[in-house]
Amino acid sequence: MNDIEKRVAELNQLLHKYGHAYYVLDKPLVSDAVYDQLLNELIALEKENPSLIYPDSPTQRVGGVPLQGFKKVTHNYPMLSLSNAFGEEDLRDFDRKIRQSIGNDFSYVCELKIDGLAISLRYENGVFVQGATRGDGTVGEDITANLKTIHAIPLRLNEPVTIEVRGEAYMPKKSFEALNKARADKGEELFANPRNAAAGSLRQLDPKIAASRNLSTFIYAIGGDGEAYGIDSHAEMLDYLETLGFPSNKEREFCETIDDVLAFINKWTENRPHLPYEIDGIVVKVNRYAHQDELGYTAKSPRWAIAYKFPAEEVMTTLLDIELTV
Ligand SMILES: CC(C)(CNC(=O)c1ccc(Oc2ccccc2)cc1)c1ccc2c(N)nc(N)nc2n1
Repeated sequence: MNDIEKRVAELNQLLHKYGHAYYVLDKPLVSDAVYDQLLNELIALEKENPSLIYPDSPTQRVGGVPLQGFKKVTHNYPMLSLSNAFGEEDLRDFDRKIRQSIGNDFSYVCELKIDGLAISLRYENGVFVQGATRGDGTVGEDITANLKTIHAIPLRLNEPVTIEVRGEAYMPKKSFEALNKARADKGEELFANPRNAAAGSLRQLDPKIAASRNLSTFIYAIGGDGEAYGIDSHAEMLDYLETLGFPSNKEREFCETIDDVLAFINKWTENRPHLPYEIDGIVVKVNRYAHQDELGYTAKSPRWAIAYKFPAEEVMTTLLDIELTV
C-alpha cells in the first residue's frame, strides 16, 4: 500500500468509528469541526484517486442523481406484523394463552414501539447492500439510496457477517418541529406527525432530500432465525446487534410477570412526552427462542409477541367539541 492508499484506509476507519460514536452511541469522540475536516480530506483524496473510493466510504452516504422510481424487493424472510392489545384485559388474555402453552417459567422483554416506518436492511460480509420498506411484508420497495443518508445506519458492520435486520426509521421530534417551521415559513403544506414526515422523506426519489431530513433508526430484529448467529434469546439478539454496530433502543427491560409489563406500560405512558422521538405503543415479547419456537406464528404475526397501543390522542374530540358548540 502506498502512502495515499494508507491515508484513505485510515480516514475510512476513523470516520466510521467517529460516526458510530456520534450517531449510534450518542457519545461524540471528536468535535464536528474535526469530523468535517477529516471528511473533506477523504473527499479530496477520493476525487484525485477515484479507484480508492470504498463502496462503504462515509462519502458515499448521499447518492448522486435522483432515482426514476423504486425497484421491488422480495424479503428473504417475511416482515411479520404484531397483533395488538388495547388494554389490560387483552394483555392478560395474551399472558394466559402463553402460560397455558409453555407454563410459567419464562420472561418477557418489553420495548418501546417507535412511531416510524418499518425497514429491512441487508448486509453481505458486513457491508450494507440493500434497504427496503416493509411493503406487504413479503415485497417492499428498494430505498437503499435514501437509507444510506441515515447516519445511524452503519455502511459497514464491526464483523463481516451476512445478515438481514429489521427496524424502524423515524424522525426525532426536534427535527419534525424544525422541518414544519421551515415549511410554514415557505407557505408549504405541513406534515401531520413525525411518522408521516419520515415516510414522506424516505419516499423521495432524490436522496439529497432524505439526507436533509435528519432521520434516525432503531434496529429490533434479525430476519429469520437468530440461532444461526449462536443466539438463543431476544435480549441476547439485541446485545449482538449492538456489538455489530447497530443502534438499538436502550429503554428495554425484562418483565417476569404481566403485572411487571403493566408497570412498564404505565411508566412510559407517563414519560412518553419527554422522549426525543414519538412512540405509539409498547412491544411485549417472550424472551427465549425455544419458547418462541414452541408458540410459533399465525399467518401474519408471532404468537409470542404483542403490541400494546396507546389510546389515540384526545385532541380530535376537542376539535369536534368546538365544532359541535358553534
Ligand atoms: C417481532 C417482529 C414481528 C419482528 N420479527 C419478524 O419480523 C420476524 C420475521 C420472521 C421470523 O422468522 C420466520 C421465518 C420464516 C417464516 C416465519 C417466521 C421471525 C421474526 C416485530 C415487528 C414489529 C416491531 C416493532 N414495530 N417494534 C419492535 N420493537 N419490535 C417489533 N417486532
